Amino acid sequence: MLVFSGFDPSGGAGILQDISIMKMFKISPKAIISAYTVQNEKEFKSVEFRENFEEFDLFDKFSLIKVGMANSKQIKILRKRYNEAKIIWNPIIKTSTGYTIISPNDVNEGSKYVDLMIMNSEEYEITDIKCDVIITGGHKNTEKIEILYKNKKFYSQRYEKQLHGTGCIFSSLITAHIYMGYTIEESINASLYYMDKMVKNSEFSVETENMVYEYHKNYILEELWKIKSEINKLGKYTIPEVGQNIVFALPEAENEYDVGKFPGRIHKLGDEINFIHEPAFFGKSHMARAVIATMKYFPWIRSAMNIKYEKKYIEKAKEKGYKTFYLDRTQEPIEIQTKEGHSIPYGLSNIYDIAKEPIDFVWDDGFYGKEAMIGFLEETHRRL
Ligand SMILES: Cc1ncc(CO)c(N)n1
Repeated sequence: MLVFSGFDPSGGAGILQDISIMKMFKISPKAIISAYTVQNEKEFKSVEFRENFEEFDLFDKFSLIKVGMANSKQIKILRKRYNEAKIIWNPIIKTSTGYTIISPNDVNEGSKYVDLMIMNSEEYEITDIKCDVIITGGHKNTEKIEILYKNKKFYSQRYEKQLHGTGCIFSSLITAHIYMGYTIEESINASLYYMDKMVKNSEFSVETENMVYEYHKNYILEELWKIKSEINKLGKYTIPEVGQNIVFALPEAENEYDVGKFPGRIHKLGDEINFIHEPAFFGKSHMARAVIATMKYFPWIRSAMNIKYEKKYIEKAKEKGYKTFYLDRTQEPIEIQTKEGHSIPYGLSNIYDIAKEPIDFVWDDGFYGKEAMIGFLEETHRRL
């Protein structure tokens, strides 16, 4: 795939956003800048279209090209150079800040050389386009946004905000889905779903990172589901009396609700293993707090689990070359001991202050009715 679009230095629109969308779907596009702009979310100062593309020597052919801010002259050049490619064009007549980029006539001219266009309804109405087109926007002030493709209507939630970059992102989503083999109708439905997720939580410009966050969350839950089946295979032997947890934090996690876990912990029930709840981000967890405390020192160490205390496990861990550390809980100040949930972050912080490097394996002997415990801290999970 080739992304052929304008450079917006503020990053809210144009090629920077197009590429982030493609990466979300594990597509690695080639990219050629069609125009340089000087703009931010509030104002648009200038645009300079490129005319010579030495990059054409680098890439033989493309099956699909996504075009953003471009004029008909460039489209013509692109068509001539990549005649077998499917070209999807999201032309910009005026920016959201009111700056004129190209004329409606230029859009008409360029449309002769593309396979599919994506346009908002106001711009579509002042043009005369013959090729397939997805029209977004629909009538103003309706509760839902209407999207039209070949007499088929699609709807999406309207949010009362003026966001920079919505056109680029929607057309990149459509292109990504077509690239992955979906029909145009399926691509519209999928793109509206992702748009809604991103727009809902955005201010000023579309925050594509909101979707990255979604992906992280799904990834973490999937990993925990995989671990669930591993724990089932492993049996009850490593599960402590008070229960076990295995947690995996989001990058930049700040509190235990940013940490994926097994709410209610994992328990022994006779010979069975009882998962109180499927992996989720709610609920409190000592292991989640252990990870949060660790991430303050080593932000890439995002996973932890506790296992039953057995001397042989400690021996084995040392044998295998894990970095181990004994946590002497008798040294805890009384206010830490008596305050629920404080001893783990306290103990770990102390360890990191001393060790000055990550540790894999921490254990304590238990005291005052607390079960002895072993904790693992990992970049990702490691097999027992
Ligand atoms: C580079 C670029 N492409 C597209 C748009 C339309 O939002 C913009 N403002 N800037």
